[in-house]
Amino acid sequence: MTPGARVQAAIEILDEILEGRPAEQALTTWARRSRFAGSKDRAAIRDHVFDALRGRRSLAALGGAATGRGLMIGLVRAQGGDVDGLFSGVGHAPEPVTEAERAKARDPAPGAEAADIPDWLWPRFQAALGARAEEAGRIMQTRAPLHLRANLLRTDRAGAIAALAAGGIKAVTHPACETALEVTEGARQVARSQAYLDGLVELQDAASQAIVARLPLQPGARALDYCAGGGGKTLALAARTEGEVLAHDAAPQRMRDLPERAARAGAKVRLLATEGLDREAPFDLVLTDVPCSGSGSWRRAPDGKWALTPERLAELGHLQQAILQRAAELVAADGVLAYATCSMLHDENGDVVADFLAAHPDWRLSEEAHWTVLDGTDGFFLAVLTRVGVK
Ligand SMILES: C[S@@+](CC[C@H](N)C(=O)[O-])C[C@H]1O[C@@H](n2cnc3c(N)ncnc32)[C@H](O)[C@@H]1O
Repeated sequence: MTPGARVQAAIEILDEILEGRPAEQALTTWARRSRFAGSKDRAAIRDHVFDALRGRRSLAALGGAATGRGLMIGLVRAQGGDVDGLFSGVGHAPEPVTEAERAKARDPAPGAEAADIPDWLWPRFQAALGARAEEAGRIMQTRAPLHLRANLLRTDRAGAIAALAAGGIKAVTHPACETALEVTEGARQVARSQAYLDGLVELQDAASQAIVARLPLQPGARALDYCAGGGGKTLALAARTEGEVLAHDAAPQRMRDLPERAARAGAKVRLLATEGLDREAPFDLVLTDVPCSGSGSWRRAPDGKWALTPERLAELGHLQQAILQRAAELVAADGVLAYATCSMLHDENGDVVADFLAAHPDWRLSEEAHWTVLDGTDGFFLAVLTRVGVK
């Protein structure tokens, strides 16, 4: 496909997404009906679509319309590309930009529009990121870095870097924690590399790793990952305890790949159904990596930024509170309850913890940490809670 034809394909996919179709679904459907597209075409089109979605608001201003075509005109302009060369109308390229379209194009207004944050969310975003809110918003217009966790059950960080290098992948250490690596070359090869297939590295954001690294864990501790999902943190926990970790999720199908991932990583993980929780309790540590807005990882899943509403945020707050309360019942008297989100918003972080502590005077906050996109990671939050009187 020509570069112009790729832009036209991205326009069509974006129009479907703007009508409400999930991004992944729109991309897959397009790929199925476009067998002529090779893997490089599909990758380039995917990049266009995600770049446009991250900057949906500012690019609509720059491109003169909140349509697939407007976003792509805006994107090419923002990236300093040749708009008239790509919008040539030749072959499968989009039609040339009209005078009317040119007249509507303008620079995004400073603040929420330039930062690509919905207006209702902007005060909350500012409350969380302070004077650097616009800078953080602009970082979120760009692609997220690819981070790996060196699996200490199989190797160390230097060993992981060397094994990746043998497969043509360049990675450097990331300061977030002792296991974190950032891939600087060959990102698309990682999932096929021997280092990955042998379980030496896992795909995991550096701050997500740092959360697990910060947990107070004694060797041999009995740990439960209460919201295990795909098991990214379960595996990191197992690498730290070097013992068995129990994994639970209200939607157990989300953990379906976990046994295979654990085998590859050499980690001892046992899946636990909801009915078995009380039988297995108490635990020395219960981690609740709760469902949230995902505001810390909107670079990877940008539709979430535009789909979030005040009502959904409030609903999430209730769910987060309910999970924390239930998980607290499973913690041993001298154990630890850890609350984590991949959000940067106070509503889902400090506010939830404060409400929990107000309703549970027997618990106290023993440690709190947060990471934002300004740290070169996804945004994450961690609160470590212990019972009053426990060191
Ligand atoms: C943020 S994701 C977990 C990501 C995972 N810990 C990781 O690192 O890959 C949140 C998970 O919580 C689960 N969940 C939702 N409601 C829950 C509940 N009431 N109890 C336990 N898990 C729940 C969801 O199914 C989802 O898999």
